[in-house]
This record gives sequence, C-alpha cells and structure tokens, in this order.
Amino acid sequence: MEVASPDTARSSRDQIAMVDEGRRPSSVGKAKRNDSNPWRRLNRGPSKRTSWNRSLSIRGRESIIFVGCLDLRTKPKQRGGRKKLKQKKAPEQLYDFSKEKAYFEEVDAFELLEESPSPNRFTWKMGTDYECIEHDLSAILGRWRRSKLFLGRCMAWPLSKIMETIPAPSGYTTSVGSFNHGVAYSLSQIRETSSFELSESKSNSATQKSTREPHSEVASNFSFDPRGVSSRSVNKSLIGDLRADSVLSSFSALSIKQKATTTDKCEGEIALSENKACKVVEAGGMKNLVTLPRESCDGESLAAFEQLLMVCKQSSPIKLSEVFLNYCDASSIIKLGEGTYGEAFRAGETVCKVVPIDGDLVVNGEVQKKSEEVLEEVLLSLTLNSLREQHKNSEKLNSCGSFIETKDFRVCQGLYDTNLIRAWEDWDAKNNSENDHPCAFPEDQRYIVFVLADGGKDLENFVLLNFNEARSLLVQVTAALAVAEVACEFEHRDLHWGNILLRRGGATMVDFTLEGKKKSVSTFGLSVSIIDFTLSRISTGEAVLFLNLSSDPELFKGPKWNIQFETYRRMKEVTGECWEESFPKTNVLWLMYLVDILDKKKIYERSIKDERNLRSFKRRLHNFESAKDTLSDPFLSELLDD
Ligand SMILES: Nc1ncnc2c1ncn2[C@@H]1O[C@H](COP(=O)(O)OP(=O)(O)OP(=O)(O)O)[C@@H](O)[C@H]1O
Repeated sequence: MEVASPDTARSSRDQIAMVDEGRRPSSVGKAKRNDSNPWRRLNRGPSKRTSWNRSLSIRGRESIIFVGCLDLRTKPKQRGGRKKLKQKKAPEQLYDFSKEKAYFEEVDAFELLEESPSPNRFTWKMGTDYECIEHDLSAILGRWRRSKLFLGRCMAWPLSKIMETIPAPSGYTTSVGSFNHGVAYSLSQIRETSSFELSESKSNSATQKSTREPHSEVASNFSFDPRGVSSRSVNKSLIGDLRADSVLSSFSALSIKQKATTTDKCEGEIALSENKACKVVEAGGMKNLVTLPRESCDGESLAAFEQLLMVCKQSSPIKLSEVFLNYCDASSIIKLGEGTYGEAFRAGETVCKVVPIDGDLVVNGEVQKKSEEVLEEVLLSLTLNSLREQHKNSEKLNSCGSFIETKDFRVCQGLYDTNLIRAWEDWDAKNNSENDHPCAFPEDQRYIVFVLADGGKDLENFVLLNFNEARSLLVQVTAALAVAEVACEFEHRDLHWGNILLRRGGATMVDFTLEGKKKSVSTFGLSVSIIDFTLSRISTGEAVLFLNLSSDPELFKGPKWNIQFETYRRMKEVTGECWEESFPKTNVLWLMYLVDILDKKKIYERSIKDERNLRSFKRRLHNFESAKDTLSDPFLSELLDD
C-alpha cells in the first residue's frame, strides 16, 4: 500500500492507491521498495537488482537497413515455436566496396576537431519553450547507415566467400575434408605488412593456433562443422581492390555473430571479437575458443564511439560536471528518478539522464550498454524529435509534441561527479534506491548523457484528480502513438506507467497533425510526455531500429496476475517474435494496459457511468489494430477538435 503524495493541484482529500509491485525489468528501478511484495522477496539477491529484472543489455539493439533487396539484419536465433522470418536473399554477387572504402578513408582522414567545436562554442537554437541544440539527423543517419552497410555486407557473405577473401601465402592450400573433429581457422592480421596469414588448427577441445606472427592479432575466428566438407582452396585474392585490413577493421568494429553457410553445405558461426575475446563458437558439437589480444578489442567500439562523439560535436569525452554546469549550479542538482540503465537528474530546466556505457563493470545487475546500441537509441530519439520539429512547421503531414524532447547528448568520462553523488544519496535516503551506488564507477568509465526536457512526474507517482484528466491522458497518448505509427511505424513496446510523464499547468488544448489533418485534444490542464524508447521499434525510412526482445526470455516470465507482464506476453504472441517487423497492434496492447491501470490502479474522482464507459472502451480496444484506428473510437474522439 502506498500513500500517494499530493501533486500541485491535488484535491483536498488524500488519495490512497494500491501500487502494482510486479514490474518489467526496466521499471523496477522506478518503484519504491516494498517488502510486502512476495515476488520481490523471492528474488532478493546480493545485487539490488535481481536476475528477473535484468533487461536490455543482454539483448542489444538491432537494425535492418534497406538497401534494394538486401536485408542486413543479424539473423535471430531460431527457437521452437518461433515464426520463420521471411529471409531475403543474401547477395549472390560479390559486393563492390569502392564506396565504403572511400567512406572509411574519409573517416580516417576526418579531423574531429574541425567538426567538433568545444561545448562552449555551440550555437544554440531557440525553441518555443526552451533552448535545444540542432542535430543534423540525416547526416548522423547517413554516417551510421554507411558504416552499418559496410559491416552488413561483409557479414552477409557466406563462409566460403569469406574464406576466399583470405589471401594466403602464394600457393597455400588447405584441405579440411578428411577431418572428423573440430576445425578452426584463425585469421591473423599482420598490420605491418597489411597481409594475412591463415593458420589452421585441429583440436577436439579448444583452438590452438599453429602459427602466429609476433605482431599479428587475431581478428576473427571461423569454426564450422567439417562433416561433409570436401576440400577448399584458399589462395584466392581479395575482392576488388579493397584492402584486407579494411575488411578486418570492419569485422572488429562491431560485434556481430552470424550464421554462415558454406557452399559445401556445412554450417558454422563466425564469431567476432567482443571486448577482450572472441566468442566461444559451437558447431557440429564442437566448441572452439580463441582469446584475442587486448589491442584488437579497442577498435571494436571505436566506430560507434566516434560517431557518438560526432553526434555530440565533441572531439573527446568531457567530465560529467561540465555537462551539468551548462544548465545549472552544481549545488542545485537533484535526482528525479532511476531506471535500470539511467539515473535522471534535474539540471535547471532540463533533465539529464546519465547512462554508463562501454564499461566492464556490471551496473544494477546489468551489462553496460555499448556505444553502438546507444547510437541507435540516439537515432531513434532524434527521429521522434523530428516529429516535434515538424510540429512547429504546420505544413507537415504528421506531427506531435508528446514524445519527450531530447535536447542534446553528451559523451562523458571519469568518476561520477561529487554533486551527482550527493544528489543520488539524498534521493536514496528518501526513496531507497534499487541502483548501485555510483561511487563504484572507475576513473575511465564512459557515460552518455541524454539532455531531455523535463516531462514532470511519472503516472505511477502522479495523482490524477478526475475522470477528465484520465480520459485526456488516454487521448494524448493514443494521438502521439498514432502520429508516430503513421510517420515512422513507431511502436513503443514498453509503455508502462513509469514511462508516461505528466505535468499540470500547460495549455488547455494540444495540437497534432495526423495524415495532414490538424486536430486538438482537450488537456484539462494536463500535458503528457512519453519517455524511454529502449524497447521501441521505429523505421527511419532507411532503416528499421528494433530490439530483439526474445533475447531476454525473462521479460516474458513475470507473474501471471501482473498486467504489465501480461502485455509483454501478448506482444510476443502478436509479433510471433518477429520483433523487426511492424505490428502497430502492440501500441493497442499498451493502451489496454493503460486503461487497466486507470481502472484498477489509480484513484481519482469518477462516476459509475465513467467507469462503465472506460470498461466498454477497453472491450472495444480488442477490435483495433493500431493506435490510429483506436483514435476513431467515440470515447477518445469526443475530446478531439478538428
Ligand atoms: N525527461 C524526464 N523528465 C522527468 N523525469 C524523467 C525524465 N526522464 C526520466 N525521468 C525519470 O527517471 C526515471 C527513469 O528514466 P528512464 O525510464 O528513461 O530510465 P531507463 O534507465 O531508461 O529506464 P528503464 O529501466 O525503463 O530502461 C523515469 O521513470 C522518471 O521518473
């Protein structure tokens, strides 16, 4: 039982609400600890966040880039019951890498400092409500897309093709046909000479490299089931004129694990180095493990990290304190809330969400996000921001202002700032944080800071006054989802009550444009902001960004009685686990969840008739396939002005 605290314009009587304690991984951190919750007690472990509430870092954001008929996604793992994906054909022809080569040369030659003025020299663009920094979404997207394309194409090759790209010493040929045990090839890159050496090893347990140049580093390890393999010649030259080291640096720039099929019908996995080591590769019942030297790892996140720096217009990471000083006095910083990944602090009129990235330290029971995942989240946020920009331009077909505005991003490095620690501890004393103390971060810890507009208080902790507010909330959320659905096939996929922020005192009407039609919603003084796009799916027009939720089975194992977990399970049914495809019905599922929350978990002034209307709306929701469809329901459309 939780006594909800009064909000600015709350009614005179105290409102008491039962609080739903079972929550999805990422929202656990938003909840106050409640020892009466049996689920929590069951899972109390040494770490504050427990295994069931682990979430996204083990999944990793994925993306598909549209290139003609090429599908450059990483293939999802096949599991029992999963719908087969429509596989687009891998390119039959060898790809012409000249453009990508030119791009990487351009990147190599790129002088960050030129494009990265110091933070003090930013040009500020005055928005209607607050200042924000201009981001060139298409340039960022283009840069990201080119690098993904390059990597995707390299990885789209069948294993046999990759083998053919390995220039062996003249006349070097190997036959693998007669082996009846595991075979692993280690591809060694000798930087000094820009040439390669293929080393072969045969072992039942672990790969042993038979030859290794003193200056070489293992860039990747191929392993496959040798059964059925006849023989293979590897003395082929590289494709086109692409330099071999470019191919390898692209391999090491992202950690990708992908099935590859040789022309000899044997299957195997290409495992690329991920921090410190190549993955364990299992094929044909064999396990092969290759440990990489440290140097090969640092390059791995470089491409994404450099792009992040570019997005932030930085030449190098800055200190956390430098970011906050842009917005407020250090002493005025207060912590507002926490999630599995981020700590949200108020800094003046903005909210800075600090997310540790790229480190080895497990934080809040989670592996830290990688630069490449963050980069895609940045792209997603900017795409949603563009709906706001369009909002200012009345000519646009689809626009709305209900997704939280991301004003800026910053890459930081160093110890957690003392003022942030003070704010963290103050919050902990009052709210009993579920997150790890930030003192644990090492000196070289990197962070991404999302500078956001202040959206107010989350629905879980906000006290609604009356049915009009509840209804307006539903209309505003549905309208925002409908606009984003139509504009960029957006699905939030995690719209629990911690991710809807509310504040009072705004305009009496909010406007949006849907398919060229301008509409307004009565707010009854309440304005809604939707946050946290970590699980969201979006199509930027050139790529689909999504998260393979099936990589984290825990997400679907929450208690049966919990509507939030039921919603994840329903999403799984609706999508058939094809998370990359568009299923606007998932937005409707979250609207059903919201109606349930407003019906069962929130207390506010409402009549019996209001309750009946809300429940019959919920029943009708089953018939809708998208938020856009839902908007036509009279329960919502009565609050809309054309
Ligand atoms: N723009 C904002 N304005 C006000 N409060 C915010 C804002 N962004 C985040 N918060 C607060 O911080 C909390 C955590 O934010 P958020 O959900 O984005 O973090 P997260 O780590 O991504 O969460 P998750 O665990 O869901 O992945 C929110 O529930 C909210 O209380």
